[in-house]
Amino acid sequence: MLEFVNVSKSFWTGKQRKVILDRASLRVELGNSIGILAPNGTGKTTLINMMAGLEKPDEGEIHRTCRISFPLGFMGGVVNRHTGTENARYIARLYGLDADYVEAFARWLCGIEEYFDMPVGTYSQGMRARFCFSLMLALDFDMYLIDEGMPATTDVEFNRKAGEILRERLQNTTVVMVSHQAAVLEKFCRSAAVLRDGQLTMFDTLEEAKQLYDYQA
Ligand SMILES: Nc1ncnc2c1ncn2[C@@H]1O[C@H](COP(=O)(O)OP(=O)(O)OP(=O)(O)O)[C@@H](O)[C@H]1O
Repeated sequence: MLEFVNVSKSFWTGKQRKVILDRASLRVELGNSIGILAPNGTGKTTLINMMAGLEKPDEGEIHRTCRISFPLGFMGGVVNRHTGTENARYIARLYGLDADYVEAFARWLCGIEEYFDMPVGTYSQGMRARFCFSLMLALDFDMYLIDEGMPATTDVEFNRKAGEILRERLQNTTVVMVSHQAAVLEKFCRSAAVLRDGQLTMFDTLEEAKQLYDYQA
């Protein structure tokens, strides 16, 4: 379970206070994947980062009682001067998982061939995105946090393979996905919330959330 209780978050831009959340509450139960619809620039990334524990709320509480992923595509734990193999094995050990399995899975999925044994700093942007996404899918989480659907890789074969695995994985896990487009959420989530003006409004169905979202647009 992941729960926000009266969470507030804002940024001071030097000119004004940008409010992301204003005493917002939300509860995500395991087994009930949700989508969060939010217009661009309103705080999707900040919200996902708070769920992952990468950013702290100003006020309120965030409770986590399950294994929650880092946001899809997040590069935080990856060390540039280490190879893909070294990073994969290190992160596997951090999570208490079998390093051979995590390495083999990530190597197979990301499909970057000999680059897997070269420092991550030598990877192209697309390669880095594929590497991080593969690593996340190699680890074991109860809840996956996804910002705007699939990562921005242009590799069609990778997107197909990773998309299939993600869909399979989501049958047994829970996903929280934020997007500005309902169409992106449709494939993964039944219920949804709308983030607007610092408020998170939860709906039983994506269809209902869409109506409010479209109405306010
Ligand atoms: N550390 C920060 N300091 C000041 N302002 C910030 C900070 N982080 C984010 N913001 C501002 O907060 C707002 C929300 O940012 P965020 O990246 O969470 O939005 P988003 O919905 O993910 O945006 P996009 O759709 O453009 O990716 C933006 O106006 C952004 O400029």
